[in-house]
Formats: sequence, C-alpha cells, structure tokens
Amino acid sequence: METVSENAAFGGVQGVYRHASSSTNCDMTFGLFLPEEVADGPVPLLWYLSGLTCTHENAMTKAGAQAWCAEQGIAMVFPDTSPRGEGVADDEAYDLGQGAGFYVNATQAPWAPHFQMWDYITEELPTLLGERFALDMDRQSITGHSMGGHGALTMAMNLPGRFRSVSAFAPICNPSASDWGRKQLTAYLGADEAAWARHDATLMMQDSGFDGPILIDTGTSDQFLDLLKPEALAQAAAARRQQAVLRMQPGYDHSYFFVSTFMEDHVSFHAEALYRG
Ligand SMILES: N[C@@H](CCC(=O)N[C@@H](CSC=O)C(=O)NCC(=O)O)C(=O)O
Repeated sequence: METVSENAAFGGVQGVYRHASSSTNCDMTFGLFLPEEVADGPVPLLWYLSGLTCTHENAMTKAGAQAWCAEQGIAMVFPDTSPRGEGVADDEAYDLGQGAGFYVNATQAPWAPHFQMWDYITEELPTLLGERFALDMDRQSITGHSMGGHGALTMAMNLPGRFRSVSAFAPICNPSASDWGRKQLTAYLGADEAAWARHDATLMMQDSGFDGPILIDTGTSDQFLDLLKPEALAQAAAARRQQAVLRMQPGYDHSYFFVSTFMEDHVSFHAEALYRG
C-alpha cells in the first residue's frame, strides 16, 4: 500500500492511499480520515460509499464529514466507486462502467474481470484497513449517497452483524424498477432478475437480517427523485415494521450541498450506535 497524501484535518489526519486490489485486479485508491483519538487506540469506522461519477475524492472534499467525525472520534473511509485504468472496461455513458460500479460483483462480460466492487468493499478493503490502521472493526457503520446509498443499504441488509447502523443520502431505493438500476444490473449481473434481488433495498427489506437503526434523507427538489423511488422503500419498511427514519427534506436537491447540510445528523446518528449500540 502506498501513501498518496496525508493532511492534518480537524486535529486528525485525512489520508489518501493506493493499493493493488486482488478483487478488482487493478490499483484502487481510497481516502481515510482518522480522528486524533486514534493515538490512544482503535477507533470506530464509518464507511461512506459515493455515487455515480465519483472517485474517492468527491465526498472527501465536499461532504464536510471530517469535522463531525473528529467531534465524535470516528474514522471515515471513502472508497472509489469502481475499478479504473486502461485495461478496465468502460462505457461512454456516465452511469455504467468506470465511476459506476453499483457495488455488485459482475458476472457478465466485459465487466466480470474487474467489476467486483461487492467483494472489494465487504471483504478486501475491510481486511486491509483492519491490518494497516488502528480501527475497531467490531464497531462499523455505513452510509452513502445515491448509488452509494444503494450500496450502503444493501450491504447492511445482506451482512447482518457487520454494521451497527446504516444511513443514506438520496439513495437509489428500488433499482430493479428504475433506469438507475435496470440497465446496470442487466449489464453486470445478466437479464435474470432473480440475481438482482439482493441488490435492491426495497426487495431486500422483507428478507433483511439487519435489525439496527436506519436513517434516510432525500430532498423534495432532488432532480433524480423519480429514479430514486424513496416511496417504494418507505412502503416496504412499513410493511415489515422496520425501525427506520425516512425523511423528505423540503427544497433540497441531489448535490453535495444537500449531503453536507445533513452530514452532522448522520454522523451523530451513527455515533449513537457505535458508542452505545
Ligand atoms: N452526470 C450526471 C449525474 C451525476 C451525479 O449527479 N452524480 C452524483 C451522484 S448520482 C447517483 O449516484 C454525484 O455525487 N456527483 C459528484 C459530485 O461531486 O457532485 C448528470 O449530470 O446528469
């Protein structure tokens, strides 16, 4: 693993690191914020999964998370959203291929050799982080934005016991029924929709093994609201009587102005679960 940069931030350190990934068969870059408490021992870890077109850098520089993580003594990791590089398949569209891994393990050509983002996020990167940094891997929570919110929700639901809490900013809630989902799940997983179900938070809700708290914020002026389908997830959560806070925030759009506005709420929500859950 190579250190790309380390900068002092809010009493802690914002680092960027690069490593050769065996899951994605290419170099992967991630950001990691460590609060000053890390000097005294392992700290809890909050995952932030980013959305379409993002690298590790967008949220790291625009979400305003470090101040709140520093206040709570929590580390935050910002992984990339896909494999990248010259030998990695891509598409001209912004919502498929590099920058749009959708947090699945692709089974279809030409994506399968590199697009193994589920394994990268749930297995390889946690192992690396636990080995290289003073992180308490028994205290993890997860959040994300848009495509990353979809990833956060489906990972929490599919991996009971891994995350103490899950939240999301404007997540893609029902990708099987959305143009932000059908195209990508077909490309990566094939046309058999049975393989998609575990990657759809609304469909997963009835079989979810996750019993921790859920917080979701979506803006009423989100330009992608019809693609996100928060109402589908709300109905599924109500049907299951799932403990969940699903908020529609008046006037907010899909941008990082929205994400940064509610970041304090989300970090505090996770801190409650990480320290007292
Ligand atoms: N290029 C597209 C939309 C791209 C976009 O809005 N990406 C969002 C995430 S959308 C869902 O996953 C994002 O986080 N962009 C990066 C940023 O820094 O804002 C278009 O223009 O329609």
